[in-house]
Amino acid sequence: MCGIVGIVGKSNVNQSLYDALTVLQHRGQDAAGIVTCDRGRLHLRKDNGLVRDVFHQRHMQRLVGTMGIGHVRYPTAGSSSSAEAQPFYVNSPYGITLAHNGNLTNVEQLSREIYESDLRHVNTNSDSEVLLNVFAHELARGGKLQPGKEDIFNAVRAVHARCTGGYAAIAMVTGYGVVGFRDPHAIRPIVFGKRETENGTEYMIASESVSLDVLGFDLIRDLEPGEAVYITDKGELHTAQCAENPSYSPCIFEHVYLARPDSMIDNVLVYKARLRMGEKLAEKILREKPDHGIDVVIPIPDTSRTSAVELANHLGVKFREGFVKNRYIGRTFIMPGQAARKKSVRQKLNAIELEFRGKNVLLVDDSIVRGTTCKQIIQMAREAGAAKVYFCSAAPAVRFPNVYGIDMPSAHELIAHGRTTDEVAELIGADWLIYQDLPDLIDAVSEGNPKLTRFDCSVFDGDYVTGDVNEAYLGKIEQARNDAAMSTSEMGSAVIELHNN
Ligand SMILES: O=P(O)(O)OC[C@H]1O[C@H](OP(=O)(O)OP(=O)(O)O)[C@H](O)[C@@H]1O
Ligand SMILES: NC(=O)CC[C@H](N)C(=O)O
Ligand SMILES: [Mg+2]
Repeated sequence: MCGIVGIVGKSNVNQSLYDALTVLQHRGQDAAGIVTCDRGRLHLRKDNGLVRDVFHQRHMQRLVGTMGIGHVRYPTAGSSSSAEAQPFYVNSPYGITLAHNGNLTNVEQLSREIYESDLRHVNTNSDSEVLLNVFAHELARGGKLQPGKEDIFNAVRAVHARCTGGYAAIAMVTGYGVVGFRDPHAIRPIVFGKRETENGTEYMIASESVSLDVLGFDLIRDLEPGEAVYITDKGELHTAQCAENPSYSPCIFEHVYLARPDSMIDNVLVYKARLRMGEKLAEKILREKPDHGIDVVIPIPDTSRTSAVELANHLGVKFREGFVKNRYIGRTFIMPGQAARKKSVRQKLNAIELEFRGKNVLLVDDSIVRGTTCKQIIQMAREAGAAKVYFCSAAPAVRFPNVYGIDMPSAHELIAHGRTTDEVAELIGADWLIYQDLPDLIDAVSEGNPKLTRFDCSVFDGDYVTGDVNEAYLGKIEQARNDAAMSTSEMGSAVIELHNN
């Protein structure tokens, strides 16, 4: 779940792209990049690090141009080397740059085709570079000196025909415009909006609506599954359905954890979905343990706060902030490597003893994935003197790997994989553990938009909506991307493409 953004403006877009990426930082902390287009010339800056560390004033000054795209990365394919920071660039045709959120599931086959039939070279292990080359090859097949909107849409149609997996992408065709497209299942989110300026209308395409809000753009809508939006450098906006059989099944984990609560995704306010998750979890607790004896409900900052507040309201129990979060430490789950994740939990959260001493506490998290957070938190609650430590998760047990752009490639790293709830409770040291039921999670989100009847819930139920994910595939990515394998896979950081500012 990287963050992507594209702007076609009426004056330099560098600052707006920077600001939008800052707002999307929660979607990727590993690398950041911006490319702008100024009268047919591209200017690129990308590197590992947070947005504020990658772009210094001297870089910003060189990023001139009235259209551009940007990316914040959380690696889910290849390595976390700076060579795989985005946007990626290909020279032919026209000079195309691309920023991608998601993961392709047929990248091996595509890489072969690109080399053997399309006669193209890909220089990294990133699936996003493959996606760019497929798009570029298909656009080249149009053979036009000046591509029009139909040429762009036809290239997206061909991308959908060749690529499988989850992808929301924004590509810039040098000198012509910016195109955003969403995979035929709409797994990853992408929205677009506009803002009026004295020089005319400006358009933005982005992963989450929050980046439109903060920059004064009005949300127009989400892209539909398989749909593309193309904004020309003159500021004309066109949309087209580019998939043969589109079917809405967005990733439900966006609502659980990935997205910011103030974002609207597929017409659902994430904040309200999380409130409903809390409400439904409270009902389950009251059903299963009517005389629960809970003295206080305590969230595990940050993401679980919203559901924890509503859970406490419905239980009729006090809500207290028992853990203080160090605001200078990022999200731990999206850090690469288990050692960094483990160390960060303790640096990030500290307990206020007063809220624990002698009490039966209910700790609330949005999800339990590897169990890194909850194990340490429960121990901290005990050290702070809690009498009983109950733990609940606003999402069901995560038992299956993710293959669509969340870095959970290895089933064996998931604490609930092959374990019952009681076994997980024992392992994390909780006196009682309660998970949300999947139908309740689905209701919590779809109550915001009844048109959403299907979601990608694969991490909870092992049902992969693209239909091409089997045991053999899962075995392969587990081998290639488990924590131990990743720690030895770093590659060099040579960037063989655009001059990096
Ligand atoms: O079981 P685990 O493998 O530990 O993963 C789950 C935890 O990771 C996330 O928190 P994170 O610190 O990434 O971000 P947050 O501040 O947004 O809650 C999530 O909110 C859970 O707390
Ligand atoms: N989290 C993502 O969306 C990652 C995009 C792409 N697969 C990469 O690894 O760079
Ligand atoms: Mg958390």
